[in-house]
Parts: sequence; C-alpha cells; structure tokens
Amino acid sequence: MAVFTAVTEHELAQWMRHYDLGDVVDFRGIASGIENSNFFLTTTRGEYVLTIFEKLTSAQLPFYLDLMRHLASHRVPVPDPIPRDDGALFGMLHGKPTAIVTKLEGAAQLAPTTEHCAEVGHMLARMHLAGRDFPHHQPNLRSLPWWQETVPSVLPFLSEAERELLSSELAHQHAFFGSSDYAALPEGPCHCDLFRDNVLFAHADPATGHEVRLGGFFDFYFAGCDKWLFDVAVTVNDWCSDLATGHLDAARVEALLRAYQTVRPFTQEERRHWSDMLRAGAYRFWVSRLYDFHMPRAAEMLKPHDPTHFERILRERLNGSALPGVPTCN
Ligand SMILES: Nc1ncnc2c1ncn2[C@@H]1O[C@H](COP(=O)(O)OP(=O)(O)O)[C@@H](O)[C@H]1O
Ligand SMILES: N[C@@H](CCOP(=O)(O)O)C(=O)O
Repeated sequence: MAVFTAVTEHELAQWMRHYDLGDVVDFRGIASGIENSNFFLTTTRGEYVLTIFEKLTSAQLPFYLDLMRHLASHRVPVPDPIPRDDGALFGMLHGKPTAIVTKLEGAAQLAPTTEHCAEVGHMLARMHLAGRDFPHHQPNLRSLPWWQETVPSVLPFLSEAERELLSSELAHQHAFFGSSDYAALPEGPCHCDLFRDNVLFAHADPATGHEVRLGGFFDFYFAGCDKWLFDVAVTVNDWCSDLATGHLDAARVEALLRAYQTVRPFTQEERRHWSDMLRAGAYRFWVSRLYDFHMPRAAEMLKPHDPTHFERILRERLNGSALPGVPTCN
C-alpha cells in the first residue's frame, strides 16, 4: 500500500494545467514504497512519476529536487523534476507538496552480480563528481548528531550485549568524526541510502554489448552533504553483503570499488579509514531500524525493516580479518 492520498480524475486534470506535458493517457498508483504516494503518469509527451510527499515539508523539498535536477543536467540518470509553468519544481495538492519527475527505465535487481555492482560503483563516482558544483548545502540529517540524539531512546529496549555494542561504537565513531583524517576526507552531496531497491537496471544494451545497463538512481529523500566515503560504504554494505550472514562478498566489493575508482580514486585517508566508514554505514542503519522498530510512528503502513541485519553487519565489519581490502587503482 503506497497511495496514502488518492487523486481523482478531476483533481489530476486541474493539476496538469500547471504543466506543459500534453494530455494524460494513463495514471495509476504505485504499490511499493513506504513514505510517499507515488503514481505512474503517462502523457502524450512521455512517462513520469507523480509524488505526493506525505512527510517532507515545502521547506525541506527544494534541496532534494534541486539536487536531482542538477545531477540530471550533468547526465547522471536520476529522476528529473519537471518545472511547472511558474518555474517551481513542486506545488501543493491536497495540502501536501507534490512534484512530477521523469520515469527511469528498468527494474530493481535484488540479487546483484559483480556486473551490477560495477555499474553502481561507476555511476556513484560520477554522481559524486557531478555534485561538486551543486550550490546548496544540507547535511546528512541521519549522521552522528542524529545517532547521539536517538541512541538513548532505544537503549532501554535492548539486551546488555546490544547496549554495549551500540555505546562502544558510538564512542568510536565520535572519535573518528573528530579526527584530522576525517576532516580531510572529500565530501559533497551524497545519496546516503543507495540500497538495491533504490536503483533500476534496464535490459541489456545491444549497442555496447553490456549485459546490464543502469536505468538510474532514485529515492533521494535521505540525501545530504557528507563524506563521499560514507556513501560508498552504505552502498557496499548493501550491494556486496550476503543477506543471511552480513559477510562481504569479496568479488562484488572488488567490482564496485574498482569501477568507482576508475572515475575517482580514493585518497590515502579514504583507504586508511575504509573499515571505520563501513562501520559508520552499518551503524547508521542499525540505529534507524532500531528506532523504527521500537518506536513505530502512528499509522505506519508497513512492517519495519529488521534491525538485527545491521547489527550482524556491524559485528562482521568489526571483525577486520573478514574485510576484503580496497583494490589499488592505476
Ligand atoms: N522516477 C522513477 N522512475 C521509475 N520508477 C520509480 C521512480 N520513482 C519511484 N519509482 C517506483 O516507485 C516505487 C516506490 O518509490 P519509492 O521512492 O521507494 O517510494 P517511497 O518514497 O514511498 O519509499 C519504486 O520502487 C519504483 O518502482
Ligand atoms: N534503506 C533503508 C530504509 C530507507 O527507506 P526507503 O524504503 O525509503 O529506501 C533501510 O533498509 O533501512
């Protein structure tokens, strides 16, 4: 269930008068998704996605929509927000901010191979470089200050061993974030949630002979400015982990990092702190999943994600001997 706000034919017709997108041919709700009401919209001009933002406010939205527009204009395949006739990238429908963005091609690949990982790594690096001249700044709102604020509220629900790990890792990350090496890590706009379900792959490309072709990255609504290495770590923790054990698959890690570094090689500090950042990436999602699990919001529609998955991943990453190294890139 992911249409929280219904739109009638009449309301859609009124809404479309603000856009130069031709006539509506088809309009249907998208079943997946948990945050917003999403609809596939086909017009005589093309295919789009209409999103009614259920939680994000008008004040918060410009950063995300401007970033998507900026990346799309730099030929990074992301949904491109369509401006209305007054130039705005969103308007209000049912009292909620609403936007129309371009529809990406393809389907999610939930069992990725090394080829999928290489495509994702390559595009992630391109995305980071394309974001360098993005003029707006908004921090990743799910970083250290949010962890520090949130951890005390989940501690009472946890076992002694979980509490111990949550607290000791927070202390470790606090020290890492305060270090001069951390300050030297390159940064910029990051997706911050580039999981398997936020990337689409289209069919094989006969022109290049590539078996897999990236359709694009979407769901930028956790994006923010952060260390690029954090974005890579979040991505590797999801794309390259065995889902049952949290163990990193060395071949997928190698493929993703090698492809990333053909575009942007890691700095010395990044290589040195790869394992700390994998831990930070795991910690971020352990904390958010614990929070969603133990403090579900009223009227939550879906079962919260399993927090123990990221506890397992964090414990795995702490076991340094299980970590594949960062490939060198010449
Ligand atoms: N721009 C897009 N192009 C193609 N499909 C999209 C696009 N945006 C969303 N979708 C589809 O809609 C689904 C729900 O979107 P998502 O961003 O995950 O929703 P939510 O923000 O509610 O979690 C995705 O799984 C994807 O199939
Ligand atoms: N990827 C996160 C949850 C973020 O929610 P999304 O469905 O909007 O991507 C997780 O797995 O915990």
